[in-house]
Amino acid sequence: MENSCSSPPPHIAIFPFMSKGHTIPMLHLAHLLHHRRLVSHITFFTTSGNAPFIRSSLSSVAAQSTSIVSLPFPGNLPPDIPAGVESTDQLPSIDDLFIPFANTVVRMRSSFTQAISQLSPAPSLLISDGFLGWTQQVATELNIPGLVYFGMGGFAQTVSTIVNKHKPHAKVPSAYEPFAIPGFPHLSLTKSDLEPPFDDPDPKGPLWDFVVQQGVASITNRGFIMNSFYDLESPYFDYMDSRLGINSYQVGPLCLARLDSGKKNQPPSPLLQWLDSRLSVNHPVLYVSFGTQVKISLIQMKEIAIGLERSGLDFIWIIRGQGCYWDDGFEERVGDRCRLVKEWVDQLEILAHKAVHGFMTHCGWNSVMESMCTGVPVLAWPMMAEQRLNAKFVVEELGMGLRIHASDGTKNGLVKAEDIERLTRELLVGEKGMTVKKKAKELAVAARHATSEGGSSYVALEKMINCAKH
Ligand SMILES: O=c1ccn([C@@H]2O[C@H](COP(=O)(O)OP(=O)(O)O[C@H]3O[C@H](CO)[C@@H](O)[C@H](O)[C@H]3O)[C@@H](O)[C@H]2O)c(=O)[nH]1
Repeated sequence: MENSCSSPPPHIAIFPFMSKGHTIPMLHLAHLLHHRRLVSHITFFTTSGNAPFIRSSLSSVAAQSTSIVSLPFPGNLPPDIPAGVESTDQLPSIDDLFIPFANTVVRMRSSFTQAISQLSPAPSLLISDGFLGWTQQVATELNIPGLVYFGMGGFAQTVSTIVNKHKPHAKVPSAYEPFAIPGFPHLSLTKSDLEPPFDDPDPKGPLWDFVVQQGVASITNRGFIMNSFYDLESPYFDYMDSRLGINSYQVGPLCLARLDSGKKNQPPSPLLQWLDSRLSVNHPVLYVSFGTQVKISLIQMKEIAIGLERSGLDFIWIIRGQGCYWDDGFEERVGDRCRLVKEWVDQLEILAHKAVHGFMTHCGWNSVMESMCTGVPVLAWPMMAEQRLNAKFVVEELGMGLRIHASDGTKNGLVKAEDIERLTRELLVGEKGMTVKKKAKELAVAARHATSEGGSSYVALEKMINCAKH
């Protein structure tokens, strides 16, 4: 594929936030830009602790014309952030330590300013994460155009902005009473669909302050990059553009760049071999994973174990970084019916395997995109951040999944084994499962269409890069 613009492709800089869920889509974007020859060179900014992950994730094509600038992670860490922790997935507690971590990252401003000023040739564009709004201020000072990457989808981004702006939740007294969303009469939310402090009509505190500071800093840029495609969330992108004044480039799903490149000439991993064995006996497999940040309580882990065992179905369960608490005989009883995995896995590769028929997920936006692109329906079990909005979108608007709720109907209550067993069976071998699977497959086709030559995301990517030239 050729760069269709008359001027030579630019050198661009990318600075992802130090979190796997924010870095991975930026790596996919880098791959895509190289593959389409829309850039001549990419400089990634990161910290020394994150550089190896970025280096090892770049495909051979992208690696040839990519440099990595490793900035030192600031010293004098706040108490409770262990030395050497430079990524949110390594934090002992995301709830307690996200803000101290993110505010520590802000202290990289002078080393970043110095490093980007010294790049030769100077980049014609900086793409950085919405949590690094201060980098956009640096870009403005240096006359470098900037674009901000927000990891959220259009639905979550638009709906949460409307809620913050119009405060429709101020009128409802309880957490479970519905309120309407201005501009979207078919939609209603409850405060329990939002996380603190965003569920409070008068939000305050360190997280709110951080979001406002970085949001304001991000406004100095030329627009947002969205990991989504126009047709998937068109009413929300239209609203963003016409009513919120936010210019956005919908260039995703970015994971398709990685899915298409695949892993060449590598022997299948033991996990893929096991999936092959499940496929050969026609056993549908549920993939269970809750992203990179969520920590599940021991008591909840036990309920999941019982539910999955009783479902009688096959499953892969990622338990990395989790305490495990289940009956002594659990692992023996489930035996070859499952794989309990304590390491980092290639999630996309697993989802793309034909034996995988469902994904029990926390609805991190990357997991949603990856499930959609591989045509795998979800069991939506949101836990933090904007995940409840993603779950609502995926289940109620897209119809590509079933929702898991706490068994007592509360926001953060326990999901009992019987519900896990029932929903696992419903998704993998039930009638509702057939319906949502069909929808997931249709969406996979639509996503592929958007990213193919002439599709909306294909065109938007070129426009996005052109914005660096004007
Ligand atoms: O063993 C693993 C675990 C994860 N992944 C990948 O890691 C990413 C995880 O991203 P996501 O599913 O979005 O989960 P989180 O990392 O938990 O996501 C954070 O960032 C997202 C994007 O902003 C938000 O939507 C979420 O709410 C927030 O928790 C995905 O690409 C996965 O494929 C792997 O490849 N292997």
